[in-house]
Amino acid sequence: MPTLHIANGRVLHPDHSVTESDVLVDQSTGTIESVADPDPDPDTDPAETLDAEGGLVIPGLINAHGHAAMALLRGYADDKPLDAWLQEDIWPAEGELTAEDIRIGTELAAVEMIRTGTTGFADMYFEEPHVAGVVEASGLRAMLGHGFVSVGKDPEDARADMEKSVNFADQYDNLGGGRISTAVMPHSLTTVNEELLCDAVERAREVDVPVHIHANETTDEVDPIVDERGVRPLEYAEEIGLLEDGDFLAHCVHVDDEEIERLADSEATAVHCPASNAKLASGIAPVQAMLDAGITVGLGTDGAASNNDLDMFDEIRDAAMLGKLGAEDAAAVPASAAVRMATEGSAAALGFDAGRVEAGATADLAVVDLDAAHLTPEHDLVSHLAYAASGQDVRHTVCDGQVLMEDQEIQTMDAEAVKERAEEQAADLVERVA
Ligand SMILES: CSC[C@H]1O[C@@H](n2cnc3c(O)ncnc32)[C@H](O)[C@@H]1O
Ligand SMILES: [Zn+2]
Repeated sequence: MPTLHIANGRVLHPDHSVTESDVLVDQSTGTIESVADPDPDPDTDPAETLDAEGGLVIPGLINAHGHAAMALLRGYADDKPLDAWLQEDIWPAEGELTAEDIRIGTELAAVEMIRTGTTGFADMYFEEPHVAGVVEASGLRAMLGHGFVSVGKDPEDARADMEKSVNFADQYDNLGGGRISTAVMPHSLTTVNEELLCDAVERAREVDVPVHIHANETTDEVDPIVDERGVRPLEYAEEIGLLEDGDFLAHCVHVDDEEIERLADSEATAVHCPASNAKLASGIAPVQAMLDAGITVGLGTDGAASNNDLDMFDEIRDAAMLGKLGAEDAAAVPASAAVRMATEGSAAALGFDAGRVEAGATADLAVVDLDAAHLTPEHDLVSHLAYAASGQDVRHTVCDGQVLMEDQEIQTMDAEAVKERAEEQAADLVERVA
């Protein structure tokens, strides 16, 4: 049975204590076998050893909301609010997207994620079988879904798109050696009509997958629901069968106290996307209030066109910073809470048995190199993870026991070729849109 030995480093434990420990990974099951004192006399084959000397072994970071292929649209349209950005720039460009664009954009995202210590992600987009192919080849873990809207569409086409989302979720769940899971993914509570939303939720229950949706991202999404229905969006969400166990809501920026209580009383989770919310000036989510209410909160980048990177270390920092600003309290969203969102919180939102370095957990790990001026001195390593480290400090990335990056060299993909191809494909896309 192959064993991977992550040796000579320190380990961030689930209680956020740090000790000098070795991590043994059972590669046949993809799980952590043990986290133990370093063996002074290891008889391990060095070929199966990852050197973590001077490094900190942390749970692989989990990006719980995004649109991976939008990496191809990074920098394509900036400095606009959500509605104008989508309608004037993004949706016209997406109208020209081919399956090949999406495959290459997702490959580009995968390279960036592996390079920056992300081992798992959620994806709501189009051509998801191609996204699944990239997940399989890259070695990452993912929760995938075909996103659909009904606005501006012929009702029959919109229904067919919803059925496509259900069929993809049904057929691809638990593929990729268990690294792929799926959800039905209606775009939002305002871009999918009530009849289709109800049917999508019912069909998701039938095929036994959760539902992922954008919710309460901007006031433009909240006000029409309040005006037309006389209820807040999350009450509407519950009425149509949402907020069940496994369902996860992206954003939750404009949630009032009653909605926070409703979410806390449900089994659903929230995914905070602080950078995207700031860039699109959508608002600041009341994250500390959601955590205080007992809501499980994960962390996501959203697409690279509204972020503009997929580095989860940035997201952790933004969550802590914006959490303080939003609450007008420097003690809000402390470093530890922000790190937990990107690990345990996101893992719980996506149903991954990951997000912690502990025997029995899935071996989804990253090793952060601490030997850097910006990570010196070492008063508090959790503080460093939240406020000072970046994805560029990641030395090794491991998912499901497989080494995806060793000494900053991606093992499962040709990073240079992916970048070159993405540059060409993006230029081609822009020509097609013009
Ligand atoms: C129907 S697939 C997903 C759909 O969502 C769009 N999108 C990207 N970022 C956001 C965001 O922050 N809020 C809402 N929708 C977003 C993406 O471009 C696709 O069209
Ligand atoms: Zn999104």
